[in-house]
Amino acid sequence: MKHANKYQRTYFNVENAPMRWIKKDYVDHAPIWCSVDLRDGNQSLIIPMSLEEKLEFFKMLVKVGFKEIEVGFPAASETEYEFLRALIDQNLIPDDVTIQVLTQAREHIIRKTFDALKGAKKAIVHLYNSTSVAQREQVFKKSKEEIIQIAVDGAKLIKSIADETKGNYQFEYSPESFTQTEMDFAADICNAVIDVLKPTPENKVIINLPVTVQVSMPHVYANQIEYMCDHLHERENIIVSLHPHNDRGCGVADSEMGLLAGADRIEGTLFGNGERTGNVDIITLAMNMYSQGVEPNLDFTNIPEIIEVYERVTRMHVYERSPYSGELVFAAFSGSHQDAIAKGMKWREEKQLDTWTVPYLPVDPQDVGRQYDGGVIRINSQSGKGGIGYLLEQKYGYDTPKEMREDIGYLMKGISDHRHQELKSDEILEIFKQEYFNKTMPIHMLDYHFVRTNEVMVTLTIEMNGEKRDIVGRGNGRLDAVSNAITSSLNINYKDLLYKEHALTKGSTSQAVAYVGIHDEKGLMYWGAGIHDDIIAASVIALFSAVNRLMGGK
Ligand SMILES: CC(=O)SCCNC(=O)CCNC(=O)[C@H](O)C(C)(C)COP(=O)(O)OP(=O)(O)OC[C@H]1O[C@@H](n2cnc3c(N)ncnc32)[C@H](O)[C@@H]1OP(=O)(O)O
Ligand SMILES: CC(C)C(=O)C(=O)O
Repeated sequence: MKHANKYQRTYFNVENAPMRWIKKDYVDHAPIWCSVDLRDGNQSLIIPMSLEEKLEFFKMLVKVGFKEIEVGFPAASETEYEFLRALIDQNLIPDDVTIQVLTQAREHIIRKTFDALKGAKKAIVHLYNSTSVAQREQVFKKSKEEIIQIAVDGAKLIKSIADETKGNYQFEYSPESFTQTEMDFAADICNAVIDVLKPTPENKVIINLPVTVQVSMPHVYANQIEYMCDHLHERENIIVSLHPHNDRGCGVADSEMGLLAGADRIEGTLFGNGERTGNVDIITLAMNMYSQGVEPNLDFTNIPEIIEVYERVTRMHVYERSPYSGELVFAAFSGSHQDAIAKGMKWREEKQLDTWTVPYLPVDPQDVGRQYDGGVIRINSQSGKGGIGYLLEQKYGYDTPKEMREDIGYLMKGISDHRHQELKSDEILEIFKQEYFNKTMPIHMLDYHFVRTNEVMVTLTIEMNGEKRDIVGRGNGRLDAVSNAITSSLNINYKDLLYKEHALTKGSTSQAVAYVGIHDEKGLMYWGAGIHDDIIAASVIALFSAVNRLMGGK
């Protein structure tokens, strides 16, 4: 990277900034949220949304709980204009929702905007002009005074049309490219606009301070917001709003620090759609608050449903690792993560905790409409026994012995490694059953009969190498008697029989499952499993499965 010196440091930090915000740990209350999906989000799409698509998106935003929605730039196109008319004429705006429209500080555009707003019960009219050094010099080729004049003229015009038409309007002003503007000039231009718009406690003016292009670090933005909060006229009648973009990937950090520094409102979009790298992702912001115990006043309990609408109407894709919403953000493939999650979930269940403390999962996936089954613990060659055991237990009810989980773990990850594929949960169940259950080769156990005196005696009918025969054994218990019959009559050597059984609670049955583990002479462990209505039958089948596996059979 030879050319770093061609980039000037274009941030405008505040000298001797008081930085009061730095002592705060978290955002302790929800800001006023304004969705700009239908304007900033829409203006950056390859194919902007159609009228019907915007209507569907609007309804979704209302359902999520937005009370302020920037619905478009009515002077931009017929679709934008007609969409606003449809909202008003078809009475589609709930009483507790305020629509917002954007306009440049140009007379014909302002007039067209008010034209489009006729009949609206209330609306926020959002006026902007660019204030940065680069835009003043290169785009507008105007002095600071002339740039202030554009804003003041625009403010005067929106105020006079609003007064004339007696509409229920609130005003918003954005010094576009605010963060690339000298702070004293940004305050001057905003104050000139405030002096024209004359905010009142009943009708506050929104001063929106955008990170139009992100060029500095979040603490610089926080200092800038703090400066503006300290220098704006009539601060008590001003709503300080943030509108961060994400060029440096710091949209969320900018927003959070800006809120700590005194802002009241956030403009952003779902999934961070918007110009270039996007606007700040409101889902992340809201869920960050939620995950620290703060009610965000937006409802993201069904993110998959929101994704479905969003991807369809915008033709965009939600990135797999997008915070809280991406398909993989609650998925753990790696063994140690899975193990910790499985233990954390168990801990929570056992202790009946109301609070969320599960390692590796910053929030409960169910809170955003994700299921544990199949979504959290996913199996590939990086997985471990903890996760695989948890999945078999949680999804299918097989509470395998701790010692057996290692065997199952290595089996599954080996298969995944060779196939070079993730194993889906139904495949895992299939492999588990095929590998451990009902092994009948080389010894096929056909029948058994117990007699109990002071000890247990068993007679087993088996088929081996095409030959049927009876074998007999004695022991303290029934499984012990069967095991003795196998070792003494068939001359098969193994030791240290491990055993576990439980009722199968998942699925259709009231069956029992048994797991039996045996060690061969070299100390290698072989596991078998059996399912049956009768627990004794399940354990006998499990033992024969283990023995058959030890003998290399099927
Ligand atoms: C950061 C943001 O996202 S801001 C929002 C941006 N969104 C959009 O631009 C989407 C909608 N825009 C449009 O459809 C069109 O740009 C329109 C209809 C608004 C205007 O179109 P046009 O007049 O054809 O062209 P254009 O936008 O290029 O206008 C450029 C002129 O407006 C001036 N201008 C641009 N922004 C502003 C502003 N906010 N206030 C006043 N004048 C402005 C420019 O200096 C330029 O002036 P010049 O003609 O003297 O050189
Ligand atoms: C109009 C303004 C707020 C804007 O979209 C931006 O600066 O990004």
